[in-house]
Amino acid sequence: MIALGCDHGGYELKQEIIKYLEENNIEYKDFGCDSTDSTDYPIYAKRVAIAIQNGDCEKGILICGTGIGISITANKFKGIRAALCSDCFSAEATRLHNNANILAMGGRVVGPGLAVKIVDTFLNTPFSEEERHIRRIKQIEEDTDITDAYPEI
Ligand SMILES: O=C[C@H](O)[C@H](O)[C@H](O)COP(=O)(O)O
Repeated sequence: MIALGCDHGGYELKQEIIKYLEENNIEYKDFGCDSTDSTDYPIYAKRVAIAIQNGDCEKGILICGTGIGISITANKFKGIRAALCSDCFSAEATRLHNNANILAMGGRVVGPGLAVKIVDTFLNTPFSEEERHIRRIKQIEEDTDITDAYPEI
């Protein structure tokens, strides 16, 4: 199950992504928004992040004007690895290396044709399961104050 969320800047692109998901019989839950009326992207980032955290959805797609605000918000949630992508190479790499569970895109940045290819790449690329990547992802998840480590770096 794919969780979808957007603000007004991502609404039109989200409709294109929905078309792709439906054509490919991929199940999704749409957490809003529902129009191009101005709204606040953190609302939808939070809904999608929580749906992934609680296991309702396996992955998510978040779209705002740039993809930046919505990915910044999602990445505040434990266990969420949201990757802002504007190209297929990054979408593939972030699945292979980071096991990203949310794809973020900018509705004012990428056109619908490219966006659908990015989504297709993201959804169809498995995590590599390589030890070095698992190790690094664990380091992201550790509940440590990384500012303490800066003097040693
Ligand atoms: O990172 C934030 C997003 O790109 C928003 O979609 C954007 O800031 C919305 O801008 P506005 O309210 O001017 O449409």
